[in-house]
Amino acid sequence: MNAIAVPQHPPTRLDELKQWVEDVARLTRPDAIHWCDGSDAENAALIANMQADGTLIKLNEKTHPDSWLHRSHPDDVARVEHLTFVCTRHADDAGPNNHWMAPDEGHAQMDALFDGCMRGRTMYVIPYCMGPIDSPLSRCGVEITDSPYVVANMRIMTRMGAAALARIEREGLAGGAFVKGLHSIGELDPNRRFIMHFPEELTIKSYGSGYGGNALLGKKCHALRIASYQARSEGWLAEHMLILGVENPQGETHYIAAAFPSACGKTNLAMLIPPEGYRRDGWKVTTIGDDICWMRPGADGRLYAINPEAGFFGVAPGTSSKSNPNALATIQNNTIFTNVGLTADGQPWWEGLDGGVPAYDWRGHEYDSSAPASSRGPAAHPNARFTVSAKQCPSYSPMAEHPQGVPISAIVFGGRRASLVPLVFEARDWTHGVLVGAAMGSETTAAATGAVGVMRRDPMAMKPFCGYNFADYFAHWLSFGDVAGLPKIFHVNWFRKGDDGKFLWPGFGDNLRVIEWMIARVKGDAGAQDTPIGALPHAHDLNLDGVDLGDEARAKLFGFDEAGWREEFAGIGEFLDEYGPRMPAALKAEQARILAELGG
Ligand SMILES: Nc1nc2c(ncn2[C@@H]2O[C@H](COP(=O)(O)OP(=O)(O)OP(=O)(O)O)[C@@H](O)[C@H]2O)c(=O)[nH]1
Ligand SMILES: O=C([O-])CC(=O)C(=O)O
Ligand SMILES: [Mn+2]
Repeated sequence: MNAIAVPQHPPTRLDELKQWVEDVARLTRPDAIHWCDGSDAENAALIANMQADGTLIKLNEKTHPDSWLHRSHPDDVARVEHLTFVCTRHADDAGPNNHWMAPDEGHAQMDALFDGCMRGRTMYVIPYCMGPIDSPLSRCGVEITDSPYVVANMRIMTRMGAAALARIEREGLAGGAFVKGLHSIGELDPNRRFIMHFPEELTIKSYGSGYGGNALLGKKCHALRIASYQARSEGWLAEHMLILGVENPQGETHYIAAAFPSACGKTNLAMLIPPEGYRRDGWKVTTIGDDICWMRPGADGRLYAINPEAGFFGVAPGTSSKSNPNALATIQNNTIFTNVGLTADGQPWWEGLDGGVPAYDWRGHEYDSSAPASSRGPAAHPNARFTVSAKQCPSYSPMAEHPQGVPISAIVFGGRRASLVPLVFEARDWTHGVLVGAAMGSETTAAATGAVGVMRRDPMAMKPFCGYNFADYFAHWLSFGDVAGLPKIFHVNWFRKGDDGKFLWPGFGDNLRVIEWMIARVKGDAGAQDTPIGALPHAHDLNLDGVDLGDEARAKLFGFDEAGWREEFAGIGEFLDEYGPRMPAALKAEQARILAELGG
């Protein structure tokens, strides 16, 4: 048996951290323990090791300097919602929206998996800070992992290393807490894989997966599941939202936060490039964040938001110079690609990329692009991702580093809905807006394992990420309702389809036309028609200069289908009822009021 590799002088003064690292080492039995300082030298050494053992493949240095391809285990390519648990003392506190296990049982099951699992491996201790290192809105954690790939990704996605450790120690010595995340790739066996959260203990245990959302514990596990739980008791919001800044020709900037489910357009909207005419007129869009938003009311009653992340873990397929030129520019160097295809000259490739021919698919098998499309499948996995520092993004806003965050003017909810849901509508008030978020539906995507394209309720895009009972979560949202200065709430759908199955709205840069309307509504100077579901613009309320929409598109994007909505609202009522008496009465009353207006 290996000696327990606890260094004589662990580099921390914080007893709680020292003790936890020792306990984990005693359980997992690594050959060595490495405390990450986040330095360039440390990163270079880790990368060199991973290149040597094949974990990373060097990409073409001329076209993609300092960039790498990682091929995951083929069974480990997405989040695993069926294996993800929230372990609260009372099952009701996790709610019907989560898989639940009693904490004792969860720990026992996980500790059995972790027992001795790091033998022959190095254990890395990663102190990290979610959010700007000097922001009062930021929160810290420590991830312990046996995966150097996780270390390299956490270094991009969070503020990781010495500065984070200093903050953790300062806060810890003053009685503050940090989130403890324990991760091992284990054997990458899908039958021995669990992602467990213990929100009451600020603890995460993740075993058996190396995939981003399961293994980079700062992201979904901490910044959403644990943080949403913390935010509830501390009076703030932790949300699955992008944040963008929109500067109009008058030089005013409005910040907008938008919640879309996984692979439904957050990264794309966050990096939007205005259409030609808008650029000429002086519109500018800047990026604060593309996936997670932490918001808290300021002294003036407005919500102030930070992006807790430092990088983007974005969907590669579909990213092109046409759809998202900012993302493409961001990932030209210093990027880790996971599960993309590869060209003969060592460039990353995915479906939708302009140009290039894949010679290998994401598994590393030779790829014959001339074979019939039906027989060859995609070269990149549909959930192939890039990991890259936000600082490389041409549209990244300096305000993203601001410790006080940015004031939010509008909150946008949106899903992938082929039918019924119009391009945009505005909620009547905060309570109605919370219902709009709670009632969100979307067709499933490749970001999680399971069937794709199935419509499911995904309230506020948080179905996979809310660390507590949705009924309590909606009540928490409603509790903000008497704060003056709150943002207006909207709903959008970029994914409405015509009878031919094609998207009716051009999307991407043209989404700015919808945002322009929202900002005008915030300022009180844009038209709309009132309907039971909210205020809907007429086509002429939006600037559609240069957009060619046919009659079908106009009718469906700006139309209101009363019978369809009556059915939808009946379904929303059933959904709310699944939560029993815990569901806030105000939300049910709002649903009943609208259903009645719809004639139901
Ligand atoms: N039709 C259409 N497709 C879009 C639009 N915006 C994004 N998409 C597509 O939606 C897919 C996912 O977009 P992303 O921006 O990566 O989604 P995301 O919400 O950031 O995803 P996560 O990282 O999983 O949270 C890509 O294939 C995009 O090309 C749009 O406005 N219209
Ligand atoms: O969590 C992940 O792996 C990627 C992501 O952003 C999502 O699925 O929403
Ligand atoms: Mn996401």
